[in-house]
Amino acid sequence: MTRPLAGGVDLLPLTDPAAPLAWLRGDRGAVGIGEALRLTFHGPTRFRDAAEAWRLISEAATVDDPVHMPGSGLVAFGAFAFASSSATASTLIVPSTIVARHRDLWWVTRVTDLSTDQHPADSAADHVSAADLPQATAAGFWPGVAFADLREQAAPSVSAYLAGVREADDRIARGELEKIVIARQVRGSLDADADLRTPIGRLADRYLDCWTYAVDGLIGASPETLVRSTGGSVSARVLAGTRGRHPEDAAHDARARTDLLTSSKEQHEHSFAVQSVVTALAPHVTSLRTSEEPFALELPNVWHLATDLGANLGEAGSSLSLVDALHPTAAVAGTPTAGAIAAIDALEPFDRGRYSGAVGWIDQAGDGEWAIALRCAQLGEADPATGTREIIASAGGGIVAGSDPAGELRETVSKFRPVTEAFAR
Ligand SMILES: C=C(O[C@H]1C=CC=C(C(=O)O)[C@@H]1O)C(=O)O
Repeated sequence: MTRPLAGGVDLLPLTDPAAPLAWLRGDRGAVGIGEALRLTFHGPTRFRDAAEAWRLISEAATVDDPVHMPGSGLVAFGAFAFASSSATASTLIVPSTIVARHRDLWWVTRVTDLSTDQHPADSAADHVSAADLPQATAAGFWPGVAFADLREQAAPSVSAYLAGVREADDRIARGELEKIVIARQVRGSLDADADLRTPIGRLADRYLDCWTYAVDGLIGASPETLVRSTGGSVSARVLAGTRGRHPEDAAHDARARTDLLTSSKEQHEHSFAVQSVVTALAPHVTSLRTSEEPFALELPNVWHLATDLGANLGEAGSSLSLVDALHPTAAVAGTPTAGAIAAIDALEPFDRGRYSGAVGWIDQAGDGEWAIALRCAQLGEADPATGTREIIASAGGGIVAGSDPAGELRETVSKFRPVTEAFAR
């Protein structure tokens, strides 16, 4: 049951400090409170299985939704693993309560199992007020996380990364592949009782052109829209090609931007990513159009080469079936796709988990917004004795002919910044 919420409310203080569910961007977003349903998926059919499970759930649900906005009514938040072989579960979570905002419009959705639960007491009301919402709580304990191995060249994770980049360079020089995205991880630990809304709030306040998300312990702020599908209109933002920002030195920063826009290596790297999205999306849409030239997207930590795509949905597919068609793009895997996935498997000494997978939400109509899970960290299970949780952040970059391992390493440090700064003390 969805009802408009009279008056506004700050979303983040409503969600659980230890298990937050959030999807935020500027004056739009949603938070979840409690879990009504959790579905998990594994393997190569994880997206297709999730799309089908969600279609069946949506068909069977009774939805009372006078708000009629994308994201009102029944909604699931999702986080999907990058690799078909990943041990990490891909998950869809339907919160018990969702509080959402689209500019000046707020609404509340309550999800109940009508076979066992009562109708919500306020179902006859035509709106709810902030007093009817779950209790917002003030920001709590934030001890901070210090991630290890961030830039020490001698650290084992750094030398493994550099060896992977060199091998990727060699494979590209031998003509086996054109582009491979190689990533690395840094680790930290988080004390029990930490209030995760602190780093989420910092990400949302700082990364205004990004999707700030928290789903099942995956927390980040991604600038890359894998696909957005609402009311028959489809869009995506493809990113590949990066330069670190130098906000303390305007001339240096402007040079970095120009250098990015005029580098044939970066343009080449970018074109693989755009091509992969166009090829995967084309069979499912009509009137596919792209911004004419890549533009420089300015984020607090980096410049990216960016291309925006728009199209009309050409079939009765959901946003999750489009994710199934698109993942993995060459922004996170490489070109050609199958060879790049095999190379990542061979050259990265870890399971990526949900990093560079898909994170977002889907509603009853199948509309949804899905970002590539970048600039993120994944929390592990709490240690039963201490309550401490391991946290792993990941970042990578596209390797093409002419990539320099030291430069790629510097780029990962810039890409870690959103997470390392948001999780700092
Ligand atoms: C793989 C990542 O970024 C991708 C998105 C934008 C730019 C990228 C690049 O320049 O390499 C990557 O393709 C990451 O942030 O971990």
